Amino acid sequence: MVVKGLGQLDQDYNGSEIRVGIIHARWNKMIIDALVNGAVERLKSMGVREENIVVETVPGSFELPWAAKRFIDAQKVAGEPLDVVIPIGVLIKGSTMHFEYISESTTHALMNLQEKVGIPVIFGLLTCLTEEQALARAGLDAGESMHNHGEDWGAAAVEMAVKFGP
Ligand SMILES: O=Nc1c(NC[C@H](O)[C@H](O)[C@H](O)CO)[nH]c(=O)[nH]c1=O
Repeated sequence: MVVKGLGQLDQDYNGSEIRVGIIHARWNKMIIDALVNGAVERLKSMGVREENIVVETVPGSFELPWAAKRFIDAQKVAGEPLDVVIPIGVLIKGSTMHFEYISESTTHALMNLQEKVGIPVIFGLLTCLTEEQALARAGLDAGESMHNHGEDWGAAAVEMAVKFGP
């Protein structure tokens, strides 16, 4: 069975020396919690120390880009700079165009954030047309492609920080 979308690791990465920031929205909390847990468990399985995983929250996905910049800056000022950040949000299409505008603007802002902050920003935004799609991608629904994408984001964070770090 081919499980689509799983970005396989190209080698073993040792995350024991990196600091990871997770900043997550609080909309769709049950799904967010599963994604965050998936990312944290994968980070720890790749050697990232629990004390080097720093978690912050924001009201919604639209706040992620600006708050992520402030979060990164604050960690640097505190003398505990992050090596990578994972913004996590769950956007589910409603009856208006709100979903489209937040998805598009937040995605572009997160992509552009990397140049401003100089560390990798992992794309942890689920943009789903239905709640079922979001549940499946958080590993909460036995439906289509049930796989916790938070695990992939954790693995990508370690690879990007270790392979392309300073
Ligand atoms: O509307 N739906 C969603 C949402 N809206 C709030 C938005 O991100 C922001 O917090 C407010 O507009 C205030 O700036 N935020 C999400 O993370 N997921 C959604 O599905």
